[in-house]
Amino acid sequence: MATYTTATRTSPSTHRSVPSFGTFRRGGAGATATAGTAGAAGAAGTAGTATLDASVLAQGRRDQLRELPSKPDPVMSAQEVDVYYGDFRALTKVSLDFGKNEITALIGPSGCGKSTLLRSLNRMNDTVPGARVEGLITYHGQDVYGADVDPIDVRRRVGMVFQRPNPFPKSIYDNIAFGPTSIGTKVPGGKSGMDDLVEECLTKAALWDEVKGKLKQSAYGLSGGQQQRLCIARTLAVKPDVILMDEPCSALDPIATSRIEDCMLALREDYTIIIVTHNMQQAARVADRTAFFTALAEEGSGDRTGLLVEHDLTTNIFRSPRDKRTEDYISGRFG
Ligand SMILES: Nc1ncnc2c1ncn2[C@@H]1O[C@H](COP(=O)(O)OP(=O)(O)OP(=O)(O)O)[C@@H](O)[C@H]1O
Repeated sequence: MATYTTATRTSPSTHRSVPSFGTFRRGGAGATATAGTAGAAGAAGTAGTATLDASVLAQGRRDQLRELPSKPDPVMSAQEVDVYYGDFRALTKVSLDFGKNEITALIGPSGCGKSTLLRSLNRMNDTVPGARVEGLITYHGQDVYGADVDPIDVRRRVGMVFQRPNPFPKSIYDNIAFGPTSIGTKVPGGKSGMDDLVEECLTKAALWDEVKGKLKQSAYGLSGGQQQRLCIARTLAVKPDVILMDEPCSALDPIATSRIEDCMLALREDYTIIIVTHNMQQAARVADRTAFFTALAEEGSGDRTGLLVEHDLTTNIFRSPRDKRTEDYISGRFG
């Protein structure tokens, strides 16, 4: 049987002292819009990018008028983060801010460490033998790997939706109720309070209308797309303010994918979302900012270590990337 060890973290010298995890409050639903860099509609194509695959943005953004600050107002940050699996360094020197009420897409070729970074953000990698995070990852300024921080608390505040829908073998209702119950959260108002919470979460996940008449039926009776929206609703039930999504649509057809994307855009009003996707059209459609990663072979070992190449507004990444490697990837020349 495998032995599971807890991932450890070494802080850089800039490590600062932060208040207890328990003191943090959820961010409000306030808009991030400020004067600054224009959103998708404002970004014109620039010279030198004519080789980019125009179809990437051809389907259009779903939020043409959204304006964003030129720099993200970070809810989570990675600072000089390296992630190891044993001796293997999977990711190196990642510094990245994840803006409040924004969707950030992590894109790049297979094996460049996108999922590794995602799992490090809410300490899911703690359960992987030999996994180790160096550098600093913060949530509202607090070190996620701080000695006094409970990983369960981190995962409650930074929820995760996986590639394949994974509802519990329970009723639709109990899938939602399970989270708060299992972590001992007392939902105010008893049974009717829980009923309200179930409705609220299913509504936010755009599933309520489809399931309100069959809440006691098994979640397994739902379609794949509905199951994935149920998993999103389940994540919301423990009141996170960041939602990590690891290729949440890769097992879904285009219509179910579209429903999830609509759901993400609606959730963005209240949550910060970080999505790993192989689908560049998806990043172009929904992400406010996009981070492009690649992997380089290390001299000697030949191990391929992931690194962040470029992070910018999504329209800039797709229409006028600063780095040739981004341009090559976006235009399909490698990866
Ligand atoms: N549990 C693990 N143990 C050891 N190595 C791992 C583990 N998980 C991932 N890796 C390695 O870390 C590197 C980054 O993997 P990761 O899955 O994060 O990349 P990715 O960019 O998400 O890839 P993909 O797009 O194919 O999902 C790869 O070399 C992978 O083999």
